[in-house]
Amino acid sequence: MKTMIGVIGGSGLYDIDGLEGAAWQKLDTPWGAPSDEVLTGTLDGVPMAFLPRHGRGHVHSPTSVPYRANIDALKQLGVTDVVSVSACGSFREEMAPGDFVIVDQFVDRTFAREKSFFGPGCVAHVSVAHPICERLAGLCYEAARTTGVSVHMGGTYLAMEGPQFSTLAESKLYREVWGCDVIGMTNMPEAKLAREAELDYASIAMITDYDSWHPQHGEVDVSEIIATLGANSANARDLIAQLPALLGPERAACPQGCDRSLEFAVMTAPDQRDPTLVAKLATVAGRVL
Ligand SMILES: CSC[C@H]1O[C@H](OP(=O)(O)O)[C@H](O)[C@@H]1O
Ligand SMILES: Nc1ncnc2[nH]cnc12
Repeated sequence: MKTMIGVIGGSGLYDIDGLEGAAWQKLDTPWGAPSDEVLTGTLDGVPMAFLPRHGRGHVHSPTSVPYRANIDALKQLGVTDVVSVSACGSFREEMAPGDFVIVDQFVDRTFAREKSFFGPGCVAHVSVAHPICERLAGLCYEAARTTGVSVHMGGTYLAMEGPQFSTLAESKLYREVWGCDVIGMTNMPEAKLAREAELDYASIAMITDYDSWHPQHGEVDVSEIIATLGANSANARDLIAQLPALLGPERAACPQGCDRSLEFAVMTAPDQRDPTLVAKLATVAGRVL
């Protein structure tokens, strides 16, 4: 299978440079419009698509990001591997602002978002026990190491609804009781939807702050976050530039099965399926419907 890398850029990362034949493409999906146009082109001979999660100019809140449309749009373009880049708070002293963490697990505390492509008339259940593609995460780690940024392999990302930051009690709960490592507002349901769409998905958390638990840092505020976002985004651009050479132009099947997650997932009998929903699912699940 031909590789196509999809990058979803978070806060502070609204475009990337260096793409050959770069063009912003307007796409539509059965789930509405994506966050913005998608920047497509080629880097080191590998096709790439970049989508700013909040839109250029940071228009979407974490709750209003059209997660389903974003994943559908990337799949429409032929993306095989999705790399998410996100600004995150840290629950660990050693995961300091400016560091990158290659996420490997999630706790999903979001509650005001559409979380599945499926529903009444076409029900499906995929596994998200291991929500991150290990192969892709390993390559992101290698890419980060090449850039010289301080990078940590593995970490549990707490996805909160926002848009307000956590209370001190929540911050301590997530850190001390639940054992989470980083906190953000956007990787869920994005990771779940990528799995439903049979896309490899990895997430790079760029640490911007210590949330509110740290006795020496007090409460988090956006000015502190913006102060670290500039350097983080420059490192993220360097990391992204390494990915095509590391992934290569051809992909073997995912050893973990991320690209076949729907194989046994659809429960609704073919004669009971809602044709309207089945039509909407053509891009993400057409392979099995
Ligand atoms: C600017 S701080 C809060 C904001 O930043 C993160 O967004 P993203 O994950 O897209 O980088 C966080 O989740 C909040 O949406
Ligand atoms: N402390 C924090 N909580 C939630 N999202 C964030 N994004 C950046 N820092 C954050």
